[in-house]
Amino acid sequence: MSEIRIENLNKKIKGSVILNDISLTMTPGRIYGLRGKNGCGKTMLMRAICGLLIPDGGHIYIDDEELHRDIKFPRSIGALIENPSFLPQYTGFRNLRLLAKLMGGISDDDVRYAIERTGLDPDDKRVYRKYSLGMKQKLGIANAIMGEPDVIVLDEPINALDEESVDNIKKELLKLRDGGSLIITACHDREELEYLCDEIYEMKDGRIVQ
Ligand SMILES: Nc1ncnc2c1ncn2[C@@H]1O[C@H](COP(=O)(O)OP(=O)(O)OP(=O)(O)O)[C@@H](O)[C@H]1O
Repeated sequence: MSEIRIENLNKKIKGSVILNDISLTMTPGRIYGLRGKNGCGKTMLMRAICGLLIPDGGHIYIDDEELHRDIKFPRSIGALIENPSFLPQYTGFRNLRLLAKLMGGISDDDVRYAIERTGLDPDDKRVYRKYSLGMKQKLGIANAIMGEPDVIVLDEPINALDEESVDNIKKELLKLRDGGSLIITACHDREELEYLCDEIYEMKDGRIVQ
């Protein structure tokens, strides 16, 4: 289980302030929601937590290890940010198994279970390029949750899903939270966030305002 501590995080890109003095602490077994208008910095904050954005100033600690000083990436993290790049000619299962092998420590059964949890069929013979938008999103979620990582980051994970699928994903995320995962998600739908999240941060112009 991991705690995330962010201290005075700042990032500018080409002179524009993208993240502005962000400080917060996130603890295991909780779901955190990020809300705010398009372009307020939700994705950038999530990328920073994943180790994919190098800050200009400030610190991100995962437990007692600092990103970019002690570790490059959090040790146990799964993420769905923007469009995941899966191989179009492989099935969903084959795509995830390949990634699981690269990550290490995730068995074929873990991969199957993660796919099933999203409502997809791990034995589906269709290749990824024939997946619908919702199926692609579910596979992205399966990729993020396989092996039940300590930290799960999901950027707008449900925008392409039907109501039944949304309910199912929410149920699975609550189970993962109860198992000790720290989950961070961004979503435009206030009601969805309020139902799911233990804490919601409102962002504006790269700042946490509430
Ligand atoms: N590659 C980039 N180069 C320069 N600026 C960028 C880049 N990617 C994003 N930005 C800028 O960073 C700011 C924050 O973007 P971010 O993607 O984090 O917003 P967001 O809150 O996730 O928005 P949305 O709700 O539309 O997903 C925006 O002003 C955006 O224009």
